[in-house]
Amino acid sequence: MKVGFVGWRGMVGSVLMQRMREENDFAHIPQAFFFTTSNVGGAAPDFGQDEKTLLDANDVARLAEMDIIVTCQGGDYTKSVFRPLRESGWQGYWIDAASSLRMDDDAVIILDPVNRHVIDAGLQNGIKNYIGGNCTVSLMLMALGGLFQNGLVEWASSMTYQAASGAGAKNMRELLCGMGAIHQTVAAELADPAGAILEIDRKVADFLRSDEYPKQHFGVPLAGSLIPWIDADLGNGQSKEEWKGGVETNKILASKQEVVVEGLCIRTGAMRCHSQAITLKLKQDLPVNEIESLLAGANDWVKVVPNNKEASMHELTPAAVTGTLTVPVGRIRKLAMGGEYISAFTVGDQLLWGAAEPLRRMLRIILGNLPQS
Ligand SMILES: NC(=O)C1=CN([C@@H]2O[C@H](COP(=O)(O)OP(=O)(O)OC[C@H]3O[C@@H](n4cnc5c(N)ncnc54)[C@H](OP(=O)(O)O)[C@@H]3O)[C@@H](O)[C@H]2O)C=CC1
Ligand SMILES: N[C@@H](CC(=O)OP(=O)(O)O)C(=O)O
Repeated sequence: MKVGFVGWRGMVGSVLMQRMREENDFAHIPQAFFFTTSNVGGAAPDFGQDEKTLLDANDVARLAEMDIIVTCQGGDYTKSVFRPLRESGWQGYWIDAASSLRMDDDAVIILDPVNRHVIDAGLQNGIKNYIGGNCTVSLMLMALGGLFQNGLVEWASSMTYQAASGAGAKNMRELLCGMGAIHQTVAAELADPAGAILEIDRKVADFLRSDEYPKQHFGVPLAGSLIPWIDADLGNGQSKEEWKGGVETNKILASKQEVVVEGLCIRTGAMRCHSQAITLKLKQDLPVNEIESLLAGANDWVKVVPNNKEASMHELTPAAVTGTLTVPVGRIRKLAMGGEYISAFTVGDQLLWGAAEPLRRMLRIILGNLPQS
C-alpha cells in the first residue's frame, strides 16, 4: 500500500501529522510519500519512510502511483487535480479535508464514531472518495450523536460561536493582532486603576471603527466584536455554512427521513474551538436523565457536563477544551415550549474532530486496522 500525503504542512495537515505521530499511525503504513505544491525535490518530513524527498502534488502520473491519497491542501487543489486523476483511470482511495466533493453521490462524508455503518457500506459498495465533514456539523454530531443516531430529533436549531481557525492560520494571527492592538490603544489608561471606564470604552470603539485596526483577512474587526456571517452568501438570506448544517447532517446520518437542521453561524474571538447553542425538538418527551445517558453512551469522546454554573463555567468553554479530543455537551434542560424541547451547549476543537481526526481514522479503516469503537 502506497499512501500519499498532500497538504501535510498546512494548519489542518500539521494537526493531522501530530495526531498520526501520537497514534503511531505510520507503523501501519507500508509506504508513505509526501507531496508539495511549492517545494518539489525538497526534504520530506521524516516519519521513517523510504522516500525522503517531496514529490510534485500537481503531477497526476505520480499521484496515480498511490493506493490512497490523503489531502488537506484545500478545495482549489481538489478541484484542479481530482478529476484529471480519476479520468486517468486511477482507482485509489481519496481522503480529503476540503468541502468540494462532499455532496457528490460517489462520496461519503466521514465521521466514523457517528456513521461507521455508512462508511463500511460505502467501502463494500466500491466507493473510493471519503471526505471530512464541515467542522461545525461534525462537532454537533459528536456531541449529540446519542439523539441523532437514535432517530430522536425532529428538528434542531444551532446558533454557533465559531473560532478564527475555521478561516485559516492568517485569520488566527489577525485575531491576536487585533487583541494586542486594542490593548495598546488604552494601555496607559488601563494602568491607572482610577481611569474612567467610559473614556477607555470610547477610545476602544474609535479604534475598532478606524482604518488602523488590523482587518486584512476578516475584512472587519473580530477582536472586541463578532462577525454574523461565515462562508459564501447563497443569496436567499442563508450563508453556505448554515446550508451545510442541514445537508451534511442528513448525508452523514444517511437519514431516511430528513431531519431539519437550521440556525445562524457566527464568527467569534475564540482561537480553535467552535461552540454551539442548540435548541432541539425531540420526537418524544424523554426525561433529562435519559437524554443525558443516551448522549454519554454514544461515543468515547462526548462528555456530558452537569447543567450547573460551576461545571458549565469550567468544563464547557473553548479555554477548557482547546487542543483536546473531548467534546463536552451541557446546559441540557427542558425548555418552556414543552416537554419535547430541550437546550444544549457544546464545544469542540475544530482542528481535531472538526478536521484532522476523521481523516486519520478513515485512513486506518481503509488500511484495515481500526476496529469499531
Ligand atoms: N481551517 C480549518 O479549520 C478547516 C479546513 N479544512 C479544509 O482543509 C484545507 C486546508 O486548510 P488549512 O490547513 O487551513 O490551509 P493552510 O493554508 O494552512 O495550508 C494549505 C497549504 O498552504 C501551503 N502553504 C503556503 N505557505 C505555508 C506556510 N507558511 N505554512 C504552511 N503551509 C503553507 C502548504 O502547501 P505546500 O506545502 O504545497 O506549499 C499547505 O499545505 C481547506 O480545504 C479547508 O477547507 C477543513 C476543515 C477545517
Ligand atoms: N467554514 C468553517 C471551516 C471550514 O473549513 O469549513 P468547510 O470544511 O466546510 O469548508 C469555518 O469557517 O469555521
